[in-house]
Amino acid sequence: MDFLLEVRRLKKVYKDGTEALKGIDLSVKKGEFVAIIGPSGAGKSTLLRCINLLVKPTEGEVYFNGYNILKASKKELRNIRREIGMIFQNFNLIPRTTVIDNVLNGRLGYVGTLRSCCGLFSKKDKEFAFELLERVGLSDKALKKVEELSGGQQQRVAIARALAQTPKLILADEPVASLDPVTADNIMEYMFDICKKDNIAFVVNLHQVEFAKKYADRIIGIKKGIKIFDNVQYFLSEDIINNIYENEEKSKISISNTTQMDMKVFTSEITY
Ligand SMILES: Nc1ncnc2c1ncn2[C@@H]1O[C@H](COP(=O)(O)OP(=O)(O)OP(=O)(O)O)[C@@H](O)[C@H]1O
Repeated sequence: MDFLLEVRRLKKVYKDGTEALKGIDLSVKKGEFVAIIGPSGAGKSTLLRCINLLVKPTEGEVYFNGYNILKASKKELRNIRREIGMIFQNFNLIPRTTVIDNVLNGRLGYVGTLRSCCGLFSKKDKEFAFELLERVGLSDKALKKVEELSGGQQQRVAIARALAQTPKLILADEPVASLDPVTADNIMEYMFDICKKDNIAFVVNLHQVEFAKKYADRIIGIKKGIKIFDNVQYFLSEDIINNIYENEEKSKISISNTTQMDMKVFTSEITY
């Protein structure tokens, strides 16, 4: 089985000594929708940031589309990065700029430095950006400034910007955490629909277990930098959820007593 993304024994120790990731393995297939759940501080954001090198891993390997990202040349890395879109909790758009210009920013990896500095995009790029806005139901907002849009609309602009990169993988870090439940569900639906129709893999950090269960092909549970669950939602029992989210004191007991054993149990049913 060829995976689009393979993460092996990934470790991250921050400068202050915090061990955010303690040897994570994970694989993602083309067009797969994977949710990552875990309590605050578990290492979810660090994991996504290590995958696209916003954060430099301390140890381990990350393979994307067959390339070892950590050993890629500058040119290879540029090509890899444009095939990995990012979606953030706070949208990371340019608020005082128009919606269409924000979407066009997703094309920056494909235009030359001079043209990108001047914001000179081809007619084809502009048409593509409009098509993407149509797809996320925002073609009528193309010339509005982003700051005039609601949170849900801004996240749809961010989705369109990620799609403008024509990515193979989209990493979404808490994409619905700052939205009301109905809008959040709507954004999840957009992402899932795009994943399946365009065969783009999604790795989505989520606080809401119910969204992970509703949309993800596979759920990964992380706790204290260790993967303790990796399976389809059917196997995510209440006990496992409690284990992932249990309080600090209890988790110390369970980590020291059962980590290796539980990992085997929780991941033994994976079928690709
Ligand atoms: N730049 C940093 N320097 C030092 N420690 C950091 C840094 N960024 C994150 N950490 C620590 O690494 C651990 C994992 O943090 P991370 O943000 O990856 O967790 P998370 O699961 O995404 O949490 P949340 O759901 O609250 O966003 C935490 O203990 C956090 O305090």
